[in-house]
Amino acid sequence: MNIALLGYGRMGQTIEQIALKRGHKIVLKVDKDDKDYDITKADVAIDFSIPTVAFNNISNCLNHNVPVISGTTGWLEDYHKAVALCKEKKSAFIYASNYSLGVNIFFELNKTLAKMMSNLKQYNVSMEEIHHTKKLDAPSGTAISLANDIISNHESFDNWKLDETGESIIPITAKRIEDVPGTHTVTYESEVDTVSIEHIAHNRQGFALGAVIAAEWIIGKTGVFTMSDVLNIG
Ligand SMILES: NC(=O)C1=CN([C@@H]2O[C@H](COP(=O)(O)OP(=O)(O)OC[C@H]3O[C@@H](n4cnc5c(N)ncnc54)[C@H](OP(=O)(O)O)[C@@H]3O)[C@@H](O)[C@H]2O)C=CC1
Ligand SMILES: O=C(O)C1=N[C@H](C(=O)O)C[C@H](O)C1
Repeated sequence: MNIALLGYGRMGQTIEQIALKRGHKIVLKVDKDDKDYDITKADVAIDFSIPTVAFNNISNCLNHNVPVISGTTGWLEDYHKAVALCKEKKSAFIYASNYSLGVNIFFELNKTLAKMMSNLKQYNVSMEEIHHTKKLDAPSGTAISLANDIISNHESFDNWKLDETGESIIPITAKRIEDVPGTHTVTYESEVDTVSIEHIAHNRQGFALGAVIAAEWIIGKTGVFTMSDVLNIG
């Protein structure tokens, strides 16, 4: 498979290592100053760039009918436009806030726990995410996915906020500590006990492997998909 890497930072470089090991070829590496590149050289594009350019990168792929896997977080206000463009162009697109197998299992646990807690009003929910100090967005895309899944499965919550509490709000705390690849904790607390679930990434390999697997999976398909489709869970 000929892969274009849109963004060649920490994730782009980790994806390159894994893609090469799986027998793929990197035909394009696009970073900040690369403007006039030919995306059609690639069978598939993998975008791990920055929030302000992700939508442009994705649109460029969809407009040229190159399937695109995006892991960039912090651009979701434009997600609906990417979905509409993908349908219009009959192209293929996946966005996931987290491509690791472990986090996608964690997403399912979080939904199940939220359903179980829905009628137990004595428990208050909160969430914490910890990432490295170079991260541009807060809260993390993964924390937003977790919060939205609680909102869809728990009758007491209809919103999330960073560093704010209130009725029907899921409070999220974002901590930045050097070199932490990504830790997410969902906690339900009552007067008598605490129930919490946690995912700790030890490095970036899991995110990168998931993105390459998604790229392999999407070839030959048309439509907008999720990591649940790729992994066949949920
Ligand atoms: N979904 C998931 O599983 C995961 C998602 N992420 C997300 O992926 C994104 C990237 O993370 P990470 O690799 O750690 O970040 P980095 O900052 O290491 O990499 C981002 C890269 O994008 C480059 N870039 C800037 N402008 C453009 C442009 N116009 N086109 C293409 N690339 C550009 C940057 O170049 P320069 O430095 O020169 O500006 C940089 O090399 C983040 O949004 C992060 O939250 C991260 C891990 C897992
Ligand atoms: O920026 C990161 O590093 C990560 N970003 C993603 C997010 O915002 O959830 C996924 C992972 O936690 C690492």
